[in-house]
Amino acid sequence: MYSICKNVIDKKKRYTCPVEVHTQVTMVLGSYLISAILIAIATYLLWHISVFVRKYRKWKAASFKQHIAIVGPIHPIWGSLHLFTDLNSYFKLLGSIVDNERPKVYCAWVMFFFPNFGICHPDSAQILYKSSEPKAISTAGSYKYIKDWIGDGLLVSSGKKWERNRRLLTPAFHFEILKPYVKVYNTVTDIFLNQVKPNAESGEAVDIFPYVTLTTLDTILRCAFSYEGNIQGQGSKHPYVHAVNRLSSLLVSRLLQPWLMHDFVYYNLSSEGREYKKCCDYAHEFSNRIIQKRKKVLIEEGPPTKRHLDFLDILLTAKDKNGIGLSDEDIRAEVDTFMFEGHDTTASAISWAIYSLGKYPREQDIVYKEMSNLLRNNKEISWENLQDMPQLTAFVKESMRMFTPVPMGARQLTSPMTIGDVVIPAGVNVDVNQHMIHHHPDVWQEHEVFKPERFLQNDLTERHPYSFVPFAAGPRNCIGQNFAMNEIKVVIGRLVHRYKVKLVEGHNYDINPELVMRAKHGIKVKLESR
Ligand code: HEM
Repeated sequence: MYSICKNVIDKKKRYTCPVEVHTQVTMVLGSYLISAILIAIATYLLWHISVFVRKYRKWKAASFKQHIAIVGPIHPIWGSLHLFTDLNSYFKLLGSIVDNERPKVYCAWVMFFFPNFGICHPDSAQILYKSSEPKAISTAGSYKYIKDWIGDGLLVSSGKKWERNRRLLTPAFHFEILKPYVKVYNTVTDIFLNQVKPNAESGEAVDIFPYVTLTTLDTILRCAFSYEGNIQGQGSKHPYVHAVNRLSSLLVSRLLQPWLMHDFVYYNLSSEGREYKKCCDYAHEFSNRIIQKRKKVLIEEGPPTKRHLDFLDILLTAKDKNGIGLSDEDIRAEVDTFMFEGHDTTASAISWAIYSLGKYPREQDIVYKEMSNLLRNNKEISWENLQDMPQLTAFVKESMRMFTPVPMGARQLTSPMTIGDVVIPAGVNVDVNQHMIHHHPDVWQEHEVFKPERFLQNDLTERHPYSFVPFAAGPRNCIGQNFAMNEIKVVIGRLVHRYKVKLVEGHNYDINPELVMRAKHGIKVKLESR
């Protein structure tokens, strides 16, 4: 600094005014600063380009030389991005490749800078699901983006932390804990059925997804926190409902806008990013407030005697073999994970099951007959009833096969993985395409035909154990799957018992993968009282 100033002053004539000297120094310093910034940007870009080139070479060697199905033709710069405009068209394109080439592994270059592989057959799914490869959180995609909301909870954590927390959380899904929740599902379903009653009376079509989303959010808030705010009545006027709904939509929106990939751009230069941050802060504050309040009650009064144990009770009291429990931050991350994983996925499964009731009236009649025999004059579904409804269970499973609620997951390989005669290099993302596994023509005959009987007892023995994976499989499978199936069965069973579901003209979608992503754009049905 001293030498810069001295140089400037030396170069000046003796009588230079001090203000002028100051201006000159500032200019020289400014130009140094600009050069430093430009060098930093150039280094950053070069580093990214070199990472990209390395990945691209690996991907190219692994894919082209091994003759696997390629989502192509591949452009040298855009990869396969130019072939589809959104997730719907991506799924459509992939569907036609799987139908024609019947691959077990495919590869695509979905996003700029992110070449990846995908798995679409139970044989290859089995290898990846059984491995302990971590979720793909270091690159673009939903896991990375969602971390700011749900923290390092079960869904995204890995290694020792995931192992320990999974062990501590497993008792929260024991059937003794799940049993009293059936009462909660019935209470929440009562409210849902009353919410749609005016439409049933007037004959007006109802867009089912927003109602169902509130129903599943209400359920998870009651089961996780014993929180009984007027969720379904208030809808988005409830600030937490508003925050969670916005977070879910903003996440999907970011996935479809690769230029918002970088956190700096997203949080500083985009209004969506700023809104995401605001909603995250609110959701965290909401969870923290409830956690701190409950902690105090548990210390002062001990475990609850007048109500069922909820997830929060279990999280707060869980201890590992050294007597160490979860930290406050861990508890918040797990609670937020349940909020996210536990409501949107279930809402999608229920909405598509309702659509399926309308679309397949013959199958709806079979389910209705089973429910009338089972319930007779009872309004509510009991824990015992849940084990005694094969037709409804098969119907729900077939609906989840057809319209897979979580269509894809992704892992990032830490070491090369051999799948059949294909070797996938380390460092690459691998999608597990649950939707394509459910529509692979070598696995599911007439995969586009809705046949719940596929899931009835005598058909099960011949099926590959990894062919039906709506809840994933292996050590990272869905911890909440029994919770979800019970909730879905109560809502669908009671809905069909009370109303006949009919499709609305113009909402009879063709059966194709596009449907999977359509849930949020409206699933309209008509309800007729029985
Ligand atoms: C129909 C409803 C549901 C579906 C289709 C579903 C599906 C899935 C899938 C596919 C995964 C694996 C994700 C991946 O590989 O990245 C998963 C994981 C998970 N799910 Fe679910 N889920 C549902 C409901 C629930 C519910 C109700 C809860 C909680 C109350 C829940 C909690 C979780 C958690 C915590 C994980 C991470 C597990 C781990 O990695 O150890 N899910 N779910």
